[in-house]
Order: sequence, then C-alpha cells, then structure tokens
Amino acid sequence: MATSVASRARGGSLDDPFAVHMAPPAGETSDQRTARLAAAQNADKTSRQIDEVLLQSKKILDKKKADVKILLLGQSESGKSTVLKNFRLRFTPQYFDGERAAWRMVILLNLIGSLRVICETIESELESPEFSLVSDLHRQRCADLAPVLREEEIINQLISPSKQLLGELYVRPGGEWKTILASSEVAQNSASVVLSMRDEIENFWADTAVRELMEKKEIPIRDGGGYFMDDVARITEADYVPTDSDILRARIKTMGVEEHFFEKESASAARGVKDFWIYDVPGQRGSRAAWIPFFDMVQAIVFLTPLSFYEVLEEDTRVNRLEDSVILWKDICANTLLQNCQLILFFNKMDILKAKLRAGLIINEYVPSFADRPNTYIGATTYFKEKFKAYHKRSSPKPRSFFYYETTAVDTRSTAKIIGAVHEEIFRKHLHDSVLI
Ligand SMILES: Nc1nc2c(ncn2[C@@H]2O[C@H](COP(=O)(O)OP(=O)(O)OP(=O)(O)O)[C@@H](O)[C@H]2O)c(=O)[nH]1
Ligand SMILES: [Mg+2]
Repeated sequence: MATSVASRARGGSLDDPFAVHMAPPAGETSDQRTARLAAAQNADKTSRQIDEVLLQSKKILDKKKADVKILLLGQSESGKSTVLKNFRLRFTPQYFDGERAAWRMVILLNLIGSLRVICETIESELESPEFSLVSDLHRQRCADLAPVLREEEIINQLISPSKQLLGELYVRPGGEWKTILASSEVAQNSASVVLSMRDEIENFWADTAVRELMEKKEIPIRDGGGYFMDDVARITEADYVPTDSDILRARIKTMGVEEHFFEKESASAARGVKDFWIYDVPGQRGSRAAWIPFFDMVQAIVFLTPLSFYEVLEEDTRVNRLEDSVILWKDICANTLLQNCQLILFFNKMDILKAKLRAGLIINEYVPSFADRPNTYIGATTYFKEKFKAYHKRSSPKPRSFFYYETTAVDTRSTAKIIGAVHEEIFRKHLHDSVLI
C-alpha cells in the first residue's frame, strides 16, 4: 500500500528502495569498494556537467529571447545575403576576415559558372540557322576550356545539398561549406586547374564576338551578381586574396534559413554594440513559407527591393520583379504578427538603376503610371518611394514610422554608414519599447 511504503521510507528502514540500491554488494572486497566509489564519483561529475550544459543552454535560450533579432526579407537576388555580409563586415570583422580563403573558391566557382553560361549560349547560337556572330572556332575554344568547366561539378559535389550540380551556386545551410572550401584538397586542386588556364580564359573573354553575342542575347551576366569575367587576371593570381568588395559581389543563392549571431568583438570599431541576431532567408517564391515562423520573434525587418521594373522573376518569368516586390511589401505591412515590428525599406541595387538610366532606360515604357515625370534617378526614387510609403501607411494594422534608404549593397563604404544608422535606430526603438514594458 502506498502509505506504508512512504512511512517505511521516512523511517529509514532497509525496505527503502533507494537504500537497497545504494548499499554495497555483500562480500565486497576493498579493491571492489575503491572501484565502486570511483565510479560513483565519476557518475556524479558527469551528472553535474550535464546540469551545467543544460543551464548554459537555457541561459543562451533566455538571452536569445531577450536579444534583438533582425529578419532580412525580399525576393531572390534582392541583396539580402549581401546586406548580411555588410553587417558582418561592420560588427564582426574578425570572423569576416577569417573566411577569405572560402570566398576565393566561391569567386572562382562564380567565374566557372559564367564561362559555362557563355559556352552554352555559343552552342545554342551555333545551332540556330540564322547568321551567327560566332563560329566553330568558338566551339573549339569552349572545348579547350572543358577541364575548367568540369571543376564546377567537382566542387559542387563537396558543398551542394542536392544532386543539381550545375547552375546557380547554393550550399548546405550552416557554415561547414566554408571550412570545406578553404581546406579541402579537392577544392585546392580545382583552383589550380582554373589558375593553369588563366590565359585561355582571358583570351576567350577578350574576343569581341563573344561579348557581342552575350549583349545581343541580353543575357545579363554583368548585372546578375557573381560577375568576375572582367577580373580574370587579378582573381587567378596565385596569391590572390579577395577584397571586401569581391566578397560582396560573390553570389551564393540562399537555400535554408541562415542564423547569424553578432557578438561584440573587442577589436570592433563599433563600441557600445549589443549582441544581436540576423536571419537571412531564401527569397524565391517557392521558399517564402520558411519566413513565417520568424514573424513572431523578430523586432525588425529589413525589406529589400531593387527597382527592377524592367525584369521578370527568374523562377516565374510571367511575374514582373517590381510587381512581386510591391505585393510582398503590402503583405508584410499588413501582417498582424508583425504589427509591432519595425519595417525598414531598402531600395537596393541603385548603382544598376543609375547605369540603366544612363544607358537610356525609359521608365514609363514599363510603368505607364509614371507618366511624364522626370526620367531621372531622383524622379524614379521619389515616385517609387511615395508608392511604397503609401502602401505602408494604408496596410499597417496600426501607425508606425516609415524608414527608407537607397542602397548599393556591393559598395562597402556607403552601406557601412547606412548599416550603422539602421542598427542605431533598431536599438533605440528596442530600448524605448523595453522601457514601456
Ligand atoms: N550591382 C549590384 N549588385 C548587387 C547589389 N546588391 C547585391 N548585389 C549582387 O546581387 C547578387 C544577389 O545578391 P544576394 O545578396 O545573394 O541576394 P539574395 O536576396 O540573398 O538572394 P536569395 O538568396 O536568392 O534570396 C549578388 O551577387 C550580389 O553581389 C547592389 O546594390 N548592386
Ligand atoms: Mg541570399
């Protein structure tokens, strides 16, 4: 009966189930006793270590809950991961610095990817019956580059999460790929193959027929990111170390959610900075469901949109890029889970917009409502800013401030200033909200 067991245990009787288990075995020798006590001591130590780990994990979890969390949102190629790199460059420069060897491999991979796209374009051009800018000589040059092109698949096998080994570069979530690229012998061999053919690559790209073909086909390898065709001599030097700007221009598509912890570095110039987290997510249409679990835990969203009204989405060529961004922006503004969240809008890739306008882009051919406003950079940014601001005001469940910046995320200098201002603003609001709570 329950009562009798309890009362016997309280009385310390030998029927106590614990006492039975703790008692030394009958006839224990002195050596056995020493071994038993040592084992018990070890078990005790392990148990205390486990408790310590659990306590630490809980502390980390509690701290994470209290820390500011920032989510980067926007369509694919809007520049989310590039903005994250800018944050890392400013707030954790030592970590950023330690990754240059891995980025060198990404840059070489981006170069091989461009070469593959060019060779595929040449091949399809040669198959078309119309007059062609290129000839069998170019086909031969591509065949000569085969050893370099083969390396794309070899390196991707090391770091890619899927069987698709050609096409846009993406990696398994987490930082392991950086260690692999920086230290694996296979990757180093691949780099040697590219370096050994630098003259062939340079001569290939120096051919005006090849460049003209890419322009005629309107294949934007220049604008698409990860463009290093004009840097072959420099990036294939044996002692090449990527600059900050090279790393910002290197392209890896984000597949899973990447969580980055920003812990103050003592050597960091950014004094007074508190720890915070940034979440970088994939922007492709099919991956946007992955954003939702973060909505009720983040304090701020940096929403990126290039003003690419002249382009369509890569994953769905029926959808205009700017239209997609506007719909997303309205949804984010209207979401009630995010009603207390600070929204910061970046019009990104402004260098590309400026270059397009210089090259003769006519805005109202793509956006009829732009009408006869000045077809200039200021004209465009003013018009679209007012649009985004109006959606923000109309869709937000309750009033909130509108923060907006024009950015060129591959420009470290101008972006560093903006990142500093954004960081300050987010922490100012966080402090204000904490006081109110
Ligand atoms: N010219 C120019 N290129 C940029 C700018 N911002 C980003 N890029 C480049 O555009 C490419 C795509 O940027 P990412 O940061 O990878 O885009 P993302 O939003 O993370 O894309 P997903 O991971 O596919 O969702 C990269 O190669 C960048 O270097 C910019 O302001 N100007
Ligand atoms: Mg990304």
